[in-house]
Amino acid sequence: MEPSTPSRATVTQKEQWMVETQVFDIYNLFRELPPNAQTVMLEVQSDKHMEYLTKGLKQLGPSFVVLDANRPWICYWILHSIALLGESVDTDPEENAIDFLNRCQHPDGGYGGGPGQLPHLATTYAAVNSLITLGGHRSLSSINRCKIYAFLLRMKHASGGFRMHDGGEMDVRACYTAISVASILNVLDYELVQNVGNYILSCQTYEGGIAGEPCSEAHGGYTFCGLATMILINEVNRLDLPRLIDWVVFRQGLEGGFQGRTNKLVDGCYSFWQGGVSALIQRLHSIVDEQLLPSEAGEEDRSTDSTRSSAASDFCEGEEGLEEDLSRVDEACHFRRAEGEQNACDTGNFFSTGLNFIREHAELEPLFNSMALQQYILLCSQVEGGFRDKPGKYKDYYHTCYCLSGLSACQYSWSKKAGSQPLPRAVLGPYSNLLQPVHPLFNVVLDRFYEAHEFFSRS
Ligand SMILES: CC(C)=CCC/C(C)=C/CC/C(C)=C/COP(=O)(O)OP(=O)(O)O
Ligand SMILES: [Zn+2]
Repeated sequence: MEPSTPSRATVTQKEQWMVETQVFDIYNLFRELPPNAQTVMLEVQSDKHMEYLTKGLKQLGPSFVVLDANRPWICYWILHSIALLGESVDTDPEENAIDFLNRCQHPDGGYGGGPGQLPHLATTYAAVNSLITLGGHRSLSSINRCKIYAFLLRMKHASGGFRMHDGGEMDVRACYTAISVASILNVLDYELVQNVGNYILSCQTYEGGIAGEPCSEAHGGYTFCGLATMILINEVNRLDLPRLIDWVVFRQGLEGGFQGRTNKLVDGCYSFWQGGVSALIQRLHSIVDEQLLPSEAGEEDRSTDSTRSSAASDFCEGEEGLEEDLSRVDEACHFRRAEGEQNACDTGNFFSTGLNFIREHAELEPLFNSMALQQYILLCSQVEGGFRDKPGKYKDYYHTCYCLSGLSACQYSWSKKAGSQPLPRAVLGPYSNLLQPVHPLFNVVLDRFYEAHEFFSRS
């Protein structure tokens, strides 16, 4: 496709033109190189990435005094990137990270963006995933699950959704971070789950993707969050999966990368948000098949599904009249139990959902062109030590984490059994590019998920 000339273009088209030409310039340059130089360009530069990541980790040491509100995120992006590269963290930075995150843990539950800050669902998710990624007894036992449960209940809204923080916004991200944390820590119960499905359902748009809030635009980040949440609460069959698939397959651009929403530019971080959606759907074959080949009665049920339409209209009318039920904010801790005893509160089958899901074979093929996405990540997002959104942008830890997570999703996208060694032809570039596999519901490295699952099943 010929990009339009900037002189005739609007400002947005100009931006698109510049980006496209830079990406296609990179590809043209690449094609002209001799094969050995091409191989070098396609290498994951692990040593350089490790230099960049370990430098970032040092900032978390005792002298780290920057006053920003996303330090658990920085921990997660760095630690998860290191884990994806199959590397480990030295003892000192590991101890520092555990101590630092412990200082972010609020006395009333949850983690804030820094020591002494109010707890927030996003930083709670980042802190919990960081500690799970570090693994080991000291790290996992530093998480106060009873207090986290109390915090999650306080954030729960009567309508079913969650607020990001006390008095904060309610959206699909809040549902995912709350449910993901509760599930992996084995504190997910029916009280937390109640009506979450209705809320997520009300956010699936006419395009098929999921928006951040009812009546908004479908977006890759929220589609991942909404889909993963529906799986974790065992209600994914309520989403219109064929329509969701239809939406996500058209989000991969000519550049090879994914865009987050219709008519927007591709960006390396969506390699995971959209690539992760594909990884999830590949394990939902039986539900997708059921929805694609419905019985006549089933077809009718789905098109006039009263739970879908009433949920959507309830939420679109706004939050008015949805009273907060503060009586549910019960601080009683019922998750610590002696070995062999049942939980006082019935957590149902929710804890096994994450494990059962990953044991299920991925019977569907990837919903995207894995080679094209790997090409975008390696040639256009990878820079010396780190990854970026697109050519012309600077690298950062967020894009490093999600480009690597997306690359891992690509490499294992043809593996039916979770974590089984992919064939060389599934991995673009040298086979030494192969990263660690992740659990796509939580985005933690698979081994660490198993360790955490075992740890929280008995503690
Ligand atoms: C676990 C967790 C907290 C998940 C967050 C998921 C996520 C990435 C949501 C996306 C948020 C959003 C609306 C970005 C649009 O930004 P933009 O307008 O700058 O980008 P765009 O042009 O690519 O849409
Ligand atoms: Zn991005």
